[in-house]
Amino acid sequence: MSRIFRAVILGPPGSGKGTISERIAQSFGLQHLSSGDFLRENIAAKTEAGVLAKTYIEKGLLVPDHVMTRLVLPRLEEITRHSWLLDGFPRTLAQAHALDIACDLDLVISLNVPFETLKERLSHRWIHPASGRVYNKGFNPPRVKGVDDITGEPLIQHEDDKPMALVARLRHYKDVAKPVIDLYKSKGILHTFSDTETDRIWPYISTLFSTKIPMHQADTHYAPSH
Ligand SMILES: Nc1nc2c(ncn2[C@@H]2O[C@H](COP(=O)(O)OP(=O)(O)O)[C@@H](O)[C@H]2O)c(=O)[nH]1
Ligand SMILES: Nc1ccn([C@@H]2O[C@H](COP(=O)(O)OP(=O)(O)O)[C@@H](O)[C@H]2O)c(=O)n1
Repeated sequence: MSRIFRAVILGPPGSGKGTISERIAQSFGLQHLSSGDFLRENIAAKTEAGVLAKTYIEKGLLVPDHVMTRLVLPRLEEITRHSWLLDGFPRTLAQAHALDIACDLDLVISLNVPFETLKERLSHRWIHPASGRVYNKGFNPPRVKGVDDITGEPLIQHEDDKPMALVARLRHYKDVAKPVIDLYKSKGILHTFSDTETDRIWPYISTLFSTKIPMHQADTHYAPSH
């Protein structure tokens, strides 16, 4: 069996982590693990962590480290045979230290997207809650306005993508992320990508992963349809 490859994707809300993670997962056969999805599953199931987390997310705040760590680390430990890409965790230095104790990362990618672009994108982000499929008015609109392409079910907007929560969320992100980025830089595993468009960042990320993951592990290559 080939060695497990472990990667993390960092970037502010709306920077395209979910979009790029899906492309990486499809192209290179990594499992996409989203801490935001773990949170939403827990909120929907009304677990203790979910009920607590909801009160923070609604205010545009980060969920406390001990709650996030307890939610995410056991999920990682379950995956012993599959390479993965973690999206949305770690957000804070304390989460990064906890992850460091749990496993060795091979690669960290960081997305650097201007503030105005983030605001614009998030206010137009619509989600199919059951699958996590993400749409955007201009970038990847659903075929029929307001409904999921596959199931025909209605799309919703995250509470935390609505304007009030949005600005607080983006402001807070920067302060908390800096030490996390610095940590991975000092370990020599950080690669940063800056642009306003996912389609312009993607070729560089694809090339980077191609050099790190042996070809026989990679699946078919993702080709954007637009
Ligand atoms: N206009 C535009 N929208 C994008 C681009 N990349 C991603 N998006 C959209 O921006 C929103 C945020 O992207 P997402 O991948 O959810 O970001 P995350 O919060 O970092 O996981 C979604 O609605 C995406 O469809 C892009 O290059 N241009
Ligand atoms: N490590 C994490 C991940 C998510 N969260 C919370 O969960 C929300 C949704 O996370 P997400 O990763 O799906 O979305 P974005 O913030 O990337 O758009 C965040 O805005 C935070 O409030 C957190 O507090 N700590």
